[in-house]
Amino acid sequence: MTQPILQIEQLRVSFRIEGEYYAAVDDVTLAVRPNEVLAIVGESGCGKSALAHAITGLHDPKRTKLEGSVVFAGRNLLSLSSHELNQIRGKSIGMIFQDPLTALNPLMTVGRQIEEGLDYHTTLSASQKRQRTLELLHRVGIPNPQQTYDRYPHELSGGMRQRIMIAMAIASDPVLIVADEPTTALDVTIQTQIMMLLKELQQQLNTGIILITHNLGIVAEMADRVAVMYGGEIVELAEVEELFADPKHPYTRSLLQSMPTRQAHKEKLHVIQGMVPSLAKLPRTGCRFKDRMSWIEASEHEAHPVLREFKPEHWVRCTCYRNFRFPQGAQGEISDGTT
Ligand SMILES: Nc1ncnc2c1ncn2[C@@H]1O[C@H](COP(=O)(O)OP(=O)(O)OP(=O)(O)O)[C@@H](O)[C@H]1O
Repeated sequence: MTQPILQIEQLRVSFRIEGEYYAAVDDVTLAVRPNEVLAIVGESGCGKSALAHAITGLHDPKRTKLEGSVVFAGRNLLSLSSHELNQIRGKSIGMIFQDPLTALNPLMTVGRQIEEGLDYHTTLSASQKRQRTLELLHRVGIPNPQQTYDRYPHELSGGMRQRIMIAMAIASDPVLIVADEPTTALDVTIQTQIMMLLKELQQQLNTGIILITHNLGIVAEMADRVAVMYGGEIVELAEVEELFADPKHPYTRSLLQSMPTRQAHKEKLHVIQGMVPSLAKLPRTGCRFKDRMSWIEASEHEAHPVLREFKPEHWVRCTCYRNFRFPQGAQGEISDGTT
């Protein structure tokens, strides 16, 4: 098997809350392969961004404890100084965030912002940097690169701003891009355009992408493999077609049931109710999802669930998937999928 470009081993990310540390990412082991789009999905609060921030070194060290390892190009990113991280971030690892308006500097033209990354990571001359910036603007589909170069972020639409973020992310030909909810802030047609652009660039540049999203439609279009997170753990990991065709973990099945395209004729859907508990209230022993499926017997869960490869390339946590059924007529079991 080819060497992964990023290897996460037993990663734990804990936040200090009122003097105690609580893990938001708990013992995650995951590899990103060259040129793949690995989607990380799950509801709000299940630890996706905490995982992304551990890879990109964006946690506040005063309030966050990082354990385990995140190995990229032979180095554990968790043990690098901020100076060493800066040399990797924005160069070999590109980043795209949900809200480009907060990620971009409002006081600097977008052209200059793209060039800033080139100042830091290349030895190009001023005119070469300008030329490269114009090429990047063109490459990400900005209609008028020369004029847009001198615009400020607030003068551009949300979709254009996200294209600028993508230009910044690919400026130094990264090996890996971490995209954290890159289209959530955009309207639906623009979302599709941005995702198509990202996929196109990924194929042209042979870049791996970690795509963090709660949008399963985007996952179906973009991803090669999918890791489903719940309560800080990976509960299922599989190739995208396999996951959609044969989801196993009850949480994955519930997430897939909530996809609008699966709502044929608005039939009633079985979707498990409730939400991810807060970090302090998250069960730390046994199946973390058990409290949201009270109709499943305790004996059907594993005492200490682990992620197992039950068939090649398809991993699932806890034995509760084996006899899993949605409840019949029990309180709160059915949603019409509109929420
Ligand atoms: N800096 C922090 N301090 C304390 N708790 C935090 C911090 N950041 C995140 N959390 C908590 O960690 C858990 C995981 O949060 P995270 O943002 O990683 O979830 P997520 O899956 O990315 O959700 P979303 O899609 O809403 O961003 C949540 O319970 C969240 O409240």
